[in-house]
Amino acid sequence: MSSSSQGVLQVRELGFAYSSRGSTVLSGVSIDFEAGAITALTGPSGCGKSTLLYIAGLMLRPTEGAVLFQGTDVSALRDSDRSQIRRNNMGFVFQDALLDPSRTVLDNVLEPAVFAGVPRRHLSGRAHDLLEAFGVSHRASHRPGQISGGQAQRVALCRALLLEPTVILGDEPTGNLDADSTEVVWETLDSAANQGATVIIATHNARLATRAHAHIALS
Ligand SMILES: Nc1ncnc2c1ncn2[C@@H]1O[C@H](COP(=O)(O)OP(=O)(O)OP(=O)(O)O)[C@@H](O)[C@H]1O
Repeated sequence: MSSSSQGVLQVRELGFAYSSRGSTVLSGVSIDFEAGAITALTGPSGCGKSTLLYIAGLMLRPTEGAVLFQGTDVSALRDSDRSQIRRNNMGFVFQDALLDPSRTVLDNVLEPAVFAGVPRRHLSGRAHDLLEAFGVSHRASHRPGQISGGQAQRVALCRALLLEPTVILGDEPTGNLDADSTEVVWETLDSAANQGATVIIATHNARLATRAHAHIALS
């Protein structure tokens, strides 16, 4: 992970609308997401937290402005180059987990290894350790349809953390969790940040937002 203190991921004067005739979701948003820190994005439902995460995670292109990754504007790169940057550096936890229903929990966690071309056997130990740490190792051979929403969210987090990404993006990563699991997730994200990761979460949990190193309130 990067040891730089800041500037791994920056957005500059971002503007975004989902369609040319649609309303503007983001306008003039500039943020430095610091390495070694958790940044919490808060704001009312529909204000654009998920949209901003998708843009920062290179899944959406901004309509205006730039996304800088390690100092380079990556907003206009080809899709394949953006995907490669994302796969090699970023882990994403989606709001509704988005696990592959046809594959086991363990295979879902190992999915980034497949895309990165790393043999599964090299990472199956880490995958098991993550599932253990999040209290879902007993579900390793189950399918996503056989586990609870909170368990699915923790499995999605294991998947996001598998390759020790430099950037971790979480869309309500504790949204379905009880207090104890929320704490485990928080400690894990905090530990990743302490090791240098840039962690960005969208959350409606005001208590978590106050614990983050930086707190950006969108409106
Ligand atoms: N695929 C889409 N196409 C068109 N509009 C969309 C799309 N996704 C989101 N929107 C709209 O963009 C705006 C911002 O949505 P977004 O999901 O980013 O908000 P949010 O702050 O994350 O909300 P929440 O807290 O409810 O998750 C909303 O008005 C939403 O209806």
